[in-house]
Amino acid sequence: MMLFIRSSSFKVPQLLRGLATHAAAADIRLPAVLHLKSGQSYAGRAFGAPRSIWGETVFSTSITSYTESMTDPSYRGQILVFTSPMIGNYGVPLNSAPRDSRDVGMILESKKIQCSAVVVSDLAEKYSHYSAVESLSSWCLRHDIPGITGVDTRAITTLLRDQGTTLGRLAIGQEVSAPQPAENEYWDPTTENLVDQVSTKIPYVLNPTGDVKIAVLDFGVKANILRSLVRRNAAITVLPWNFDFNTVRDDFDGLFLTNGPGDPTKCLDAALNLRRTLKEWDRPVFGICMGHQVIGIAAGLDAYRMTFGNRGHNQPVLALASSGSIKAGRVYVTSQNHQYALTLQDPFPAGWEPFFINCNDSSVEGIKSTAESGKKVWGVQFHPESAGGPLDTIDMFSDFVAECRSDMLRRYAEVESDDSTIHQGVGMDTTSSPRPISVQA
Ligand SMILES: NC(=O)CC[C@H](N)C(=O)O
Repeated sequence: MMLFIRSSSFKVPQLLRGLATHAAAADIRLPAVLHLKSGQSYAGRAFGAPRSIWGETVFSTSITSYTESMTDPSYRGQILVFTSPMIGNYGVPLNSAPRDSRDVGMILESKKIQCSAVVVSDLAEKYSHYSAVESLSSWCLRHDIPGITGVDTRAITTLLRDQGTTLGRLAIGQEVSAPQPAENEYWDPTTENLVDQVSTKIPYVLNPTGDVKIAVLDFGVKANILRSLVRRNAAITVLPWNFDFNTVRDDFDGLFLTNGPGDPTKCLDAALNLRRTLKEWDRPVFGICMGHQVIGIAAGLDAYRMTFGNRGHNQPVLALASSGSIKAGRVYVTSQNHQYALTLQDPFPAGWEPFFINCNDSSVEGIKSTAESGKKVWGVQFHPESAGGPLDTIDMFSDFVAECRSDMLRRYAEVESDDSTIHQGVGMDTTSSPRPISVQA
């Protein structure tokens, strides 16, 4: 149940007694202006950190999960405009959980706010939720992230939709009286390798006792992707985005490529390594969002920059092929956050086929290896694990882990039958499993 508690005269119903209802810190005081490189300026009031920032201005149509969106590393460098009129009404939970061998030790998508700033029409100054410990404004202040409220987010969204994602400057306090920055002053985050800024620097392992070993190439992983793999009892080794998986690939039963920020062509090294993997290695591979784009580039497809991208929790995608839990001809509602997409070309590279297509804009939403290719590779532009958003396609994780498991069991059955032929008659024990040893961090 969503609670909208706006006025101080609101009486907390009997039923809700005991739930946290707090007034946010009265830090909505400084003037703020959002400048866009296309020439427009929107005046409002500041909240969060009292500092000015640059970024790429994008909009999300999600009506919930502002905390998960803001901690998604794929939003790195972006000024995030929420189209939902009121943001902050359920506050912010404590973003920490016991870190153990099965969990990354947080409840949101990463440890910190990843976007550069947030733009809202109406910041909820009061919040109410059983798990809330602070307001959106105080969370932003603690993470040194500024926000602006009291601006017409419908007008900004219409503009971004018509002219495309544009660069921005959020000016706070005294800087609001400064003129619009010159065009060449705007900082473009996509000129940087943002993936390198958010990817893990050192490998680490989760759920080491899991029965199937999956390597995760980390382009800026959302924590719920790791949870979705661990919940299916995969032992996962998270590797830096530019780690050459070919050097360790025989230790793993499958490879997963994660989401991540910025331009996928900044990850060409990873795509080249993956091209070799796909040529020489037959085990299952699955990629989400940036991971899907890297798989596509490795397969020989081009990636392009969309006008305004897709960010929201209600993007419909049509399945063009059946695979595992996915049935051709069905429409699935998905959560998305991307600016780039793979080119829909005809014909597709040999051994590949389109898997999903977006019902709104016909962009490529998924690719897969063909049945004839003998490979088991899938990439999806959307987030099956969506946090938040619909879970229509969550079973794709079960499909992938099940494929890794059955592929592994088939290999061991083959090895054991080879062993029993070789050792027949010499009295050796052929029942022990030749399970490979995984790379440990
Ligand atoms: N969520 C993602 O992985 C986004 C991928 C890529 N950065 C894009 O914007 O298209």
